[in-house]
Amino acid sequence: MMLVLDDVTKVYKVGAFGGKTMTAVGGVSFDVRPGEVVSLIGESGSGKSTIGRMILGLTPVTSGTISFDGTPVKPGKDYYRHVQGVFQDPFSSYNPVFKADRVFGMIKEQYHPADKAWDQRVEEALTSVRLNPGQVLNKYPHQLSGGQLQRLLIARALLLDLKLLVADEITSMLDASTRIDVLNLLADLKTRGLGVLYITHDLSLGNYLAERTVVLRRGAIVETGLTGKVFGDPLHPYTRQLLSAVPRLHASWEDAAAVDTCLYHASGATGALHEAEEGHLVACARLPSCPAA
Ligand SMILES: Nc1ncnc2c1ncn2[C@@H]1O[C@H](COP(=O)(O)OP(=O)(O)OP(=O)(O)O)[C@@H](O)[C@H]1O
Repeated sequence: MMLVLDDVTKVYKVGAFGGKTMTAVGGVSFDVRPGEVVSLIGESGSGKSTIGRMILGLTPVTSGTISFDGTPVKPGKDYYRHVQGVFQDPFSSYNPVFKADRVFGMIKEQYHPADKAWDQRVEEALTSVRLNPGQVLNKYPHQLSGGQLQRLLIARALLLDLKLLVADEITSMLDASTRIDVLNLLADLKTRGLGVLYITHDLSLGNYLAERTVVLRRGAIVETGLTGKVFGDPLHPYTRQLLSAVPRLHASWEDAAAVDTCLYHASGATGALHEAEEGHLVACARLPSCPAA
């Protein structure tokens, strides 16, 4: 296992004086292995970005542990050499006053100060993400397209010794053809052994890259397993709702969840997630108020 989340909870203090709390993520456990894409899917507000930010060390966990290669995450130079994030809005990841070449120069200073072949390595990284070095290096972020910036970020990640990429809604602001390009690029990286956590709010193309899928609702996992099983035979009403191709304009989540019997607790299952079949876990659709639980 490369990345392991074990019973991770994040509670935010909210309200004018921080007197109230809000559990954004509650008791989440999953892992990402090298060369594997895991897709984290859930509607807006379900806690996906909070999980991404905790993995990247941008916000602390309230309880539980996140470990990388066997040790608890400690944000810092050594960690970011291996773990990087690419976000929805690539413009926010750049300092707008730096040209692209300066971004690469900073990596050199921090991680490879004595590398004589640095310029060549930058060129190789850019070419591998299908960017033309001559066209992008002398530009400011606002002179590049969203797709070019995301690829530039991935190239930047390649110059580090990257093992895990947290990709948060990366394709949502791209047009269809650029989206396919970025996804193909992720598929390439995956064959090189890179693990990817692919965060998305919808059933987007990226899900098909993923070996495994984690479905998040209100900060908790409702279903998880091999992507083919979760998408091919969704068991939880929420997953079915996310996957339903027909927009349900008048149906709310509550309607979709209105099931009479709990198959799992009735059969003696305990705990939040029940193994419905090998490699396919699902939560009781009536939690937290299942009378059989
Ligand atoms: N810094 C914060 N302080 C207080 N509450 C927060 C903070 N960040 C997020 N939240 C709350 O935590 C919950 C989960 O937010 P999060 O951004 O992780 O969801 P998400 O699934 O990524 O949604 P989206 O797809 O809209 O980004 C939301 O209810 C949000 O309002």
